[in-house]
Amino acid sequence: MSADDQKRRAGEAAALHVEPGMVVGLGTGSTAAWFVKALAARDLAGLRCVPTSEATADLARELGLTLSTLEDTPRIDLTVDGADEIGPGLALIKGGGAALLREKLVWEASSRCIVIADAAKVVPVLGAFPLPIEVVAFGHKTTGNRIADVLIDHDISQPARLRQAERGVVRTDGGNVIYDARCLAIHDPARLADDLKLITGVVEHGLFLDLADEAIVGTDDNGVERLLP
Ligand SMILES: O=C(CO)[C@H](O)[C@H](O)COP(=O)(O)O
Repeated sequence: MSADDQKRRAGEAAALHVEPGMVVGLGTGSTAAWFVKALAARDLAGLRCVPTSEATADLARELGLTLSTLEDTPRIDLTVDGADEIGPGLALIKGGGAALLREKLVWEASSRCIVIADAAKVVPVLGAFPLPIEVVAFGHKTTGNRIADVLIDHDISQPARLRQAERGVVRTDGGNVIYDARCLAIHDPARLADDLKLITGVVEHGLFLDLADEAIVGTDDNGVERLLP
């Protein structure tokens, strides 16, 4: 079974947790897109959805879902979103799709969060996937140097790299840039999260700790596995 099939199954299983009248946070990425499609197909009455990116907003709108914002619906019943890595205790790395800031704002406003993924995302230690760090564009190289100092303090020798795409430096929906830190293994995610947040110019990082209530992971045998923290 392909990773995309596993993502689809996870997204479809998560959509069954949504009830009519709920306010639902919509994640970003290919797995979250499967959830959005499955949710739209359920055609639930009174549903309002808060998207975590312009890309997800476009998809949800196309599929006829009713959109809202954190300003209009500050209490979200359930958020469903993908992840780049799922570690012990459902500690996550997110932000591969550059939406980490809006994602974290929506997750933190949610009563319940379900992370959905293909099986390869479940890892024994976080860090093989480069950790995204969102940085204010103004003076970002200086901020990048400060990030490198913090990484060294965490035994991570490679400086974080400014994310580039074919068309140049990647900008987030909020106009910021992303530095990706090749950590290889993050031994103390909570301390790293705290240290990164202390750097002026760092807007957010992709460590999502103590936020996921449940993971739904697509498995090879056509099913899904439920993981708890
Ligand atoms: O954090 C994210 C976007 O910022 C995504 O959820 C993460 O990158 C996983 O993406 P995909 O479902 O495409 O594998």
